[in-house]
Amino acid sequence: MNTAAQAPILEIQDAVHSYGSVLALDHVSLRVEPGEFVSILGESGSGKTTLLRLISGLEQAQSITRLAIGGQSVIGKPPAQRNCTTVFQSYALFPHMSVEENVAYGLKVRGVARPEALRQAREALAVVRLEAKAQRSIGQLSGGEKQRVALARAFVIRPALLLLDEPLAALDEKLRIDMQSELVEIQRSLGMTFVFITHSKEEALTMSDRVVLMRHGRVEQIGPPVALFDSPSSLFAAEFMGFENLLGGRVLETRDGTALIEMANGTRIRSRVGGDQPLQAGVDAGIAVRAEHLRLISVTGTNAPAGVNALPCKPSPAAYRGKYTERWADTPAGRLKLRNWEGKNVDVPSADTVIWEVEDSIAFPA
Ligand SMILES: Nc1ncnc2c1ncn2[C@@H]1O[C@H](COP(=O)(O)OP(=O)(O)OP(=O)(O)O)[C@@H](O)[C@H]1O
Repeated sequence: MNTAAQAPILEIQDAVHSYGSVLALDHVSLRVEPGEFVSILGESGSGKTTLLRLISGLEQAQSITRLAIGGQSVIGKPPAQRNCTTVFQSYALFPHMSVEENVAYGLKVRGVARPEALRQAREALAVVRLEAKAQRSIGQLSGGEKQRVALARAFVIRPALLLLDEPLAALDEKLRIDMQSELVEIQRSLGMTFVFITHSKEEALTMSDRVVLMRHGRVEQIGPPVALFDSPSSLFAAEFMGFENLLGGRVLETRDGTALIEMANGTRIRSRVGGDQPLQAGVDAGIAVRAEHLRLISVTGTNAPAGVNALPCKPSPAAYRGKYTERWADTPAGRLKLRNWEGKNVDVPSADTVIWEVEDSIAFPA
């Protein structure tokens, strides 16, 4: 994977691009190291495709300080002169050619003699476990097989960088999950650098070395999956990464990386401070807490444990969800969602309080 001594495979500095009045990329910078699997994650319209089109040369940035692939500046160069290939969701295969002819095509147009091109094509088909279907026509393949052919056709020419534009989006759920691990295995076995676009946080979290979360044409957060999942840098990132409970209030005081926040009705919650921006007393703040970090206890008449957040509550009955149970708890701070992974029979008789660790709630400027 990353070695500090090697030059980055991809460097983007300060890319700006708009379509008419729509600002699709707003000062985006990104570095991708050799052998990395980087996912560009974001909701529809956040600028993912525009960023990919800029890298591949299908779009020219309105302004950009640097765009380099394999250390070579590619600003102004046409797609064919950039050392990268794109795999599209639609496969873009030639229907009249056999599987191996499809894979060999890119080699042949680069001047590789037919026998050698076919040999390399079969090698690539072996990597995606399709050598037995090399002679088939494209129409005789399933969706997952077509996607594997598209992948083989893209990596057989050994580009420095492989761009993947939502390649799994058209597949059904079971196949998509199988293909997720297969794609990572292929990427590891080839030692290639992948930039993968997705709007699915599960895909980004399970497949990538690093995730680039985009919002309104900007990079909201870049980091390894665990950093995005456990330490989102903003309220938006927390919500996008699935923090179910979002609360709001005003900061009363801050201490040792934590903030004491008062809700409108006087309820107080202590929370660790997330992101890079400091929280100061008097400002509005949002708090994010995951449903699985909340626990129900019964403290009737006694005090809640010290050092945790504790709110009196009225819990709803647990709803069975297969691998876990979920329920709501009405608290003075609002309705909170709780999730329990310990089996459907775990219940707290006469539960009247919801508690969670200070560390498990993250506060951001609102
Ligand atoms: N050719 C175009 N003409 C005008 N506006 C465009 C064009 N392409 C994209 N946009 C706009 O630019 C913004 C970014 O679009 P982009 O396709 O890059 O987002 P995306 O994150 O890839 O979305 P999706 O997941 O829906 O593909 C959006 O507001 C979109 O409507």
